[in-house]
Amino acid sequence: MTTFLKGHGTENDFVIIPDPENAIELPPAAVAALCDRRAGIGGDGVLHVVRSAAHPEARHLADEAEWFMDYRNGDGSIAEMCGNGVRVFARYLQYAGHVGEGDLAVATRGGVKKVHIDKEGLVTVGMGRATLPEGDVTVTVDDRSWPARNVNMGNPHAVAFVADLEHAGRLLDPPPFAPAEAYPQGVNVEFVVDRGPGHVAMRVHERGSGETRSCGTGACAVAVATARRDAVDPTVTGTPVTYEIDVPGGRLTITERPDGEIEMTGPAVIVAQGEIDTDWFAAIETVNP
Ligand SMILES: N[C@@H](CCC[C@H](N)C(=O)O)C(=O)O
Repeated sequence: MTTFLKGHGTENDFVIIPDPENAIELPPAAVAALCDRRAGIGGDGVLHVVRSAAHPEARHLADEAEWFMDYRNGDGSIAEMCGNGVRVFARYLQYAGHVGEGDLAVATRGGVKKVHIDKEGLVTVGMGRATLPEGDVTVTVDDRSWPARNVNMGNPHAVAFVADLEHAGRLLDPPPFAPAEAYPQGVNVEFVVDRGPGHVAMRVHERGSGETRSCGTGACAVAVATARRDAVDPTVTGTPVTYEIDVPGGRLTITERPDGEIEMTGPAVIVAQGEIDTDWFAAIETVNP
């Protein structure tokens, strides 16, 4: 039997697979089956919880961070980072008794992230710095197109400011973007409207997962794109800037500091724990080796 848990951060939901010694094979088909909302457990992605020392991609980080977040998108693809995922990952480590409240470090494909779990259930993550590659990008939905800001948070984002979040449509498919060379590995697309000073709302279509109810790296990208649109740059002014970002699943608070480091704060919840049926899991791997 393989244990799983289910958790979410602002309703970006994950199947959590604890596997300290990295003994469980997770081919893309197994991840997609676990994330299937009708035939599986259901989730936007999988958080595979592995000791850094036991994973070839994280062994070199084992002295800095005991645990590695081996994150997978719902379609089985691998992504560099997942901001909501890191918060839920930390909450799982606390739930399982591996860590207590306070500070910890989590290894990710995007480097080691510093995390703080507070008494009220909120989790803050040091998300690193954004980079803003030059070049015009256009995002299209149906008969509307918008210029988008290219923001990299370890993973790629295209941030488009729109008049109405409904203009993003049903977001059943990845929104087309141009030029194609802008995102050779695909992109997460955020649609943003202003709500007031330091306050915006967004929807997101995630690479590898479809429309989700929140995206942590996306919220960071939106905060930076909004600041630059408004000619605000903490690395120039020396004054931190904070945005409240409303997502369909709740609210995230994003602060960009004068050194360019971005902090994200939001909730992280464990909702269930169970056992995956051995025969069902084995059959997926047999059919899709
Ligand atoms: N939901 C995540 C982002 C997950 C990765 C993304 N889909 C990608 O492929 O880059 C978040 O909270 O950041």
